[in-house]
Amino acid sequence: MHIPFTKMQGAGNDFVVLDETAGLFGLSAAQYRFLADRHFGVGADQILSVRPSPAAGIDFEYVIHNADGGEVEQCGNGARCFARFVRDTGLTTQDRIRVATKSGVIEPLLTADGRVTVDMGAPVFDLAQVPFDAAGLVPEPVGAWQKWPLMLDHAVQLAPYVVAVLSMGNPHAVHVVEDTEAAPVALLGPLVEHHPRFPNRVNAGFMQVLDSGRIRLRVFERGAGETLACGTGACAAVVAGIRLGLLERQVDVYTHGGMLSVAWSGQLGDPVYMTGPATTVFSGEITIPENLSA
Ligand SMILES: N[C@@H](CCC[C@H](N)C(=O)O)C(=O)O
Repeated sequence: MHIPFTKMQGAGNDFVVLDETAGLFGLSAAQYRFLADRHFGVGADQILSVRPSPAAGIDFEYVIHNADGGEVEQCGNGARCFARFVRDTGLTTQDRIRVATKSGVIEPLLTADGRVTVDMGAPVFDLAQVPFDAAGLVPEPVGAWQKWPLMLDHAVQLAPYVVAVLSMGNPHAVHVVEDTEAAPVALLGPLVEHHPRFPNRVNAGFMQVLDSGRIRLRVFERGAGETLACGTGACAAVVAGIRLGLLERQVDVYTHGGMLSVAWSGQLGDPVYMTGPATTVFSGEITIPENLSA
């Protein structure tokens, strides 16, 4: 099977974008993994599929697969690239787009400076919805909120590992560090991602507060490993920082791939707004092997 694709990136978080508005390609998890493979395929952190929406008032459906082939609920950097893609390919002429994802409707807006601002919806703090199993754990109260102690592997746990837990449509565990560059992200990231208290696994954020309006952030993403930036991870870190009393309502998030601006009022139920770049890298066509094993 030959399929056309577009390679995009948002703050270095990279994507293969598939236009399925004229018909679904019907790819398997193994075929998504093949597309994401940096040696045998195109290479990407996530695969984004653009599909038509049958729902009134919704412009498109946005389907996201991680590099490991699993479908996920949300992707912030992808949302900006999605908006840039549908606009640049003429699938829409609108600046503001309503897009259905697995975890609800989000609204990207193409701005005059070439960036994209996305209304990512409201953060979710209900632990069952994250989901996070806190049974038997004693929370550490901080600010108007709390952090949760996680027991990691005794051999590598050098200090207490406490996380703020929330969902931006997808699950996040945010850990505050002194210095993101010294944080053992490759060592601890997989242990947090697969921690049994997160039944659907989790994205592990490592946040350094520079001052109340600026953070550094590294994220070990569920199903993709450490990426150069994670949009939902940036939103989750800023929301966590605000609720923990560390951050103001408008924060610049410095990642290895670039800067994202995140704003949240601090009011429960209010949406989070994320602004950042979205760039097309190249387009092409790839032959997908039909006989990949699951
Ligand atoms: N890179 C993304 C998040 C992609 C999904 C994530 N790995 C998950 O499994 O939830 C972003 O920019 O938000």
